[in-house]
Amino acid sequence: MIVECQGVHKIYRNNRGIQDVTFQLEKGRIIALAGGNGAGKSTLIRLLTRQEKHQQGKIDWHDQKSIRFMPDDVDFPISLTAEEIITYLASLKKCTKKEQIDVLKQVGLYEVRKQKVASYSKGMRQRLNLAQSLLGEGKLLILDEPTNGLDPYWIAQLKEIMLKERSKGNTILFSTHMLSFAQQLADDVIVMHDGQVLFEGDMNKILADHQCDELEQLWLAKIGIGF
Ligand SMILES: Nc1ncnc2c1ncn2[C@@H]1O[C@H](COP(=O)(O)OP(=O)(O)OP(=O)(O)O)[C@@H](O)[C@H]1O
Repeated sequence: MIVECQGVHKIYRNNRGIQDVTFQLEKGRIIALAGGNGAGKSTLIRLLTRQEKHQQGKIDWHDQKSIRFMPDDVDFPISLTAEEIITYLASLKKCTKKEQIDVLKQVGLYEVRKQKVASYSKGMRQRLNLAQSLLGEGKLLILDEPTNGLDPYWIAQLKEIMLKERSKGNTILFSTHMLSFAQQLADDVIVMHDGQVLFEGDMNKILADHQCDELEQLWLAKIGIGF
């Protein structure tokens, strides 16, 4: 196990946030943090990446404390090129030139690495964001809404990248509101709704236990708009 969250609360001044969140992240798995808008996914990710502190409950790190992270939105300096940004971030993470080239190739930006970010489309900026998260040694990779702005080809490539990370023994936690994407890819799932965990655990077991073929159907049924 990598991390265990028990009864975690983070409530903002407007009384929104997350409450009583309990789950474990197991090593070497792909875990989808799924749910609709405002479910609490980004709040939970901010706690796991230590951008914010929880008010109650426990977050116990058992294994790897070093995290690689793809935020849901990054404002890269638009006057710099992808190569300059990756070179700078790689120097902070002590990565080799080969690793820098490799991440740019993985996200399809190697050929355009000398172009300024100002000339990049939304999807290209998102791929640069993905590239920076792939740099470094962290065994836990956290991706906040990684499919945002990606076309179907790059969503398929993103899947391959996550599977490759898992094959290296790494653990991947990604947030999404695309439940079919979560179902296709994840070994485990944490489904949140209205700031709480609706259900969580092994994807196949959850579907089998509920005699359900589709995670989306199960989610709709659980939040009370099922058929
Ligand atoms: N900084 C904040 N101040 C006040 N309320 C917040 C803050 N951040 C999140 N919230 C509230 O906490 C709840 C969970 O929001 P969060 O952004 O974590 O959801 P999400 O699942 O990531 O949603 P989305 O898919 O729409 O991005 C929402 O009700 C939101 O309004």
